[in-house]
Amino acid sequence: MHINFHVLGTLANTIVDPISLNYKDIPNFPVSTVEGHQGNLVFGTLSNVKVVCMQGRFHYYEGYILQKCTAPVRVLALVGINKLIVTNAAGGLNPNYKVGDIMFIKDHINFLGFGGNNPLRGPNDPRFGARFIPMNKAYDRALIKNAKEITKKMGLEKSTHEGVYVMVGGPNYETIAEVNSLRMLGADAVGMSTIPEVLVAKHCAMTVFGFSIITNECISSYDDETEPNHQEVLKAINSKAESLKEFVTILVGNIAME
Ligand SMILES: O=P(O)(O)O[C@@H]1C[C@H](O)[C@@H](CO)O1
Ligand SMILES: Nc1nc2[nH]cnc2c(=O)[nH]1
Repeated sequence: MHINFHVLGTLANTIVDPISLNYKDIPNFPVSTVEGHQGNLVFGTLSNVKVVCMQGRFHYYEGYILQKCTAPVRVLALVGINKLIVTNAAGGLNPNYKVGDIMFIKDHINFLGFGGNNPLRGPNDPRFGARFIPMNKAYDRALIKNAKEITKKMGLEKSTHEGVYVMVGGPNYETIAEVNSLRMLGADAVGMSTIPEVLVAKHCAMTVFGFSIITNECISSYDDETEPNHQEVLKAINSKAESLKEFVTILVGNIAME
């Protein structure tokens, strides 16, 4: 199993018998440039399950093309990974979402993809998957159900949601008009990542589970004096790190028993 813990880099510290490779030491791997993304590929076990954890991911706004951002997913496919857990930090568009809430991703809106910017663009490599892939079952329903049961047992039910993630290019946060438009489209949380990796994972026929940590409430009023910033994003993630580590550890154990 592969775990994409760019927002939960500390989880890698709970991995048993870790073997950590710095991205810069892996030939042709991109290098992490974002604060909070440590840039290690960590192999080991979690809940007695063999896992690979990406401690840091790559974003389009860093200047990488989407094929480069998602190349690690293909590397993971080649080492035998067939289940992917993706995580991200996201702004809450849904007015019911609070900072620190968890949103299980039930579906997504690929803003970059609408314009044709897609990591699967270009000649198809059939060694990985088919030219045309369905996305209506991108996020595994059974794993969402399983995850809900875990958060219920952990007493996190009230701060847990199931919603739609929308990816925009970044690196700027949204204008008020953009926040209101994204809400009208039916998105619950907005971020700058994840969807390219999910597309490549589905192309490789991986089972995908994803969740967002709501790190800020998107601002939708011109009278609001506050502004979003990356430090509050990092702070919100760190404040949830322990319970999210527990959640993911249990989830990984449950997935292995399926
Ligand atoms: O890598 P993710 O999507 O979790 O990180 C989000 C998007 C930007 O990298 C950053 C903005 O604060 O957080
Ligand atoms: N685009 C976007 N990405 C985020 N990542 C964390 N918070 C936000 C946000 O409000 N907007």
